[in-house]
Amino acid sequence: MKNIRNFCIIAHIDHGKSTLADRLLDFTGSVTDREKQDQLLDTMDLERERGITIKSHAIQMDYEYNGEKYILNLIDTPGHVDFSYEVSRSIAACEGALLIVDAAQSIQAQTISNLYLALENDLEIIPILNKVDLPSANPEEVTDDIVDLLGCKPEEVIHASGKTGFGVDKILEAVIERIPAPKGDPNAPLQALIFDSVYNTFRGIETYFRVFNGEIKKGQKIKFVATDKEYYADEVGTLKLTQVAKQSVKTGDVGYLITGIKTAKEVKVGDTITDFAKPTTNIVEGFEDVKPMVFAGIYPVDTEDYEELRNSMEKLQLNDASLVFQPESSAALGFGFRCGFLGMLHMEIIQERLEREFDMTVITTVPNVSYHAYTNKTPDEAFIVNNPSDLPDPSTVNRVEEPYIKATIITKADFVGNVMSLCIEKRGIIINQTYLTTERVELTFEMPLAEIVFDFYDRLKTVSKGYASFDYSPIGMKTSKLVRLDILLNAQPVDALSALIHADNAQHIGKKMCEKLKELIPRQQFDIPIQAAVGAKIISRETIKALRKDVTAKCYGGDISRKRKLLEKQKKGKKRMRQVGNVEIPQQAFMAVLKLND
Ligand SMILES: Nc1nc2c(ncn2[C@@H]2O[C@H](COP(=O)(O)OP(=O)(O)OP(=O)(O)O)[C@@H](O)[C@H]2O)c(=O)[nH]1
Repeated sequence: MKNIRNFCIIAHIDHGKSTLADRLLDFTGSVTDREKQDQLLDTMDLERERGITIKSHAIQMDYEYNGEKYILNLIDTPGHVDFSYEVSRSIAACEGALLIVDAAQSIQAQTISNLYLALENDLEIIPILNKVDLPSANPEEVTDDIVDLLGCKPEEVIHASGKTGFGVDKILEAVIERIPAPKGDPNAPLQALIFDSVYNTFRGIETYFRVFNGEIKKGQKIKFVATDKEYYADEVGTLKLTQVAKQSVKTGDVGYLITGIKTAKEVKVGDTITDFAKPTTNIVEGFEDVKPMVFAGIYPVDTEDYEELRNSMEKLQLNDASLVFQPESSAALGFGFRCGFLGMLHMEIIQERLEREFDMTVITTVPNVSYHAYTNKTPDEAFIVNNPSDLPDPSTVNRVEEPYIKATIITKADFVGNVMSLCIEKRGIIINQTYLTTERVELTFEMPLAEIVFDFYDRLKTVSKGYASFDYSPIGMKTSKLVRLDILLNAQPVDALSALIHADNAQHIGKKMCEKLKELIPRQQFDIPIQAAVGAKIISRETIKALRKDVTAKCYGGDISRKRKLLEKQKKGKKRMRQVGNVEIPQQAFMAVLKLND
């Protein structure tokens, strides 16, 4: 046990965690040349393509240092705010953390929020100045920033490059020298913490855990404390690039467990595994509950695919417990699901995975947050509104509350003005402004979460020319003047296009929505009026003029196969359309409200 080190890597997004992890694996000889590829731990195709880490990964490395053999368990974590819950899980399974800071970009919003998480869990922090090979690197200044943030000595900051491999030996030395060995009693009853689970089609759920006390043996009868379920440990082992089955996994170590569990719901991340006959009295603490922040409807394009969509979502949920969904129906779209996501990126990922891994074509409706509505009849009882169309009749509503967040933005001094105007436009209230250095400013705002959902990231990037980083945490509900904006196509309300917005913005957004929809909905054989309404009041109107597009008109040659090809092509184009009444609506139209400024 004294030669085990458990550590994670934390950083702001794109500061080079996954690349550095690859170098550590190379250097310790944990991968053969044949297995080598970039971002080795990002196993999902989607992760590789987007260059982001979505799920946590764990891997064990063997390393010899000063003549002694060490086992190093590395847990790679995602950097995007949507996935901060993954970070918190992994952190609780470690004794130390490598805090990576990009030598060109310095400390960013998530560097700080992840650092706080690590400090709360008493982790030993090893600061790493990464990407020193970059021509734009600014090692002296960024080292000063790190020293200021951590209160450490400049010589404790390790200079490294994930690209060239520079400094990797120093990092491994620091992991062994500075991070404490795990503590725990090998003879105590089993106490292990679940920090992740993965669904495998052939083997069911694989549970990843860290043993704090005792050991977990193959064949042992075990119990999951929170879910109060018993299992036999059919297979246990450690996590090299592939799984290595063992007779037991001992105190301090990280490993996997296969018990033939088929549904993800039985495995709760943060739960404690213990021995059935001799249960532990300690429960591992320190976990956040995963709460969805953004909701949207997901509907099959073809109504017949509803059951298949349900199956696909259930399977997705097996390896992404943070996805929640329940059936809902929409007058416009038929049967589908109201889904809860961690954030906008998570939503995009789910949609993409449904399409890639399950070959589903889906329509996603405008995302919204979760509101609390209070009616005059029951002014003390909150009615949860996860879908704008569930908002009770305005005349009976006493008040509506919406979730607020504390937003932290770090930007350059030059862009403070721009960032402020954006945040104020988004109903933000400035709480604090601190100069981290003469160049870099930290701004803190209180803002409605709903405003972040609507095109905030893109706008922030534009107004700061990319020099702003952003992080947020929920601070509770506040009363707001909210109204439901309805859209009528051909005089028929389309519930899937409704959105809850602030009353002061209704006129403006209603007008823009109509204009945007006019652009997005293809002309059809008849005029289509588009109207925006609040309650019974129409606040804006546009008309899509009739047109008949005869795609075969060009095929004067009369070659039937050519004609068929064109019709096929047209059919494909229609795939993502949805017939509502007699109007065909393309997918983009359902997200129109998000793109009003494009
Ligand atoms: N020049 C240089 N580029 C680097 C270095 N390390 C990483 N990069 C590049 O920086 C980008 C981000 O690297 P990743 O390792 O994917 O970053 P990450 O922090 O794992 O990102 P997330 O997993 O999304 O949080 C990639 O384009 C890398 O090629 C480095 O040391 N030097």
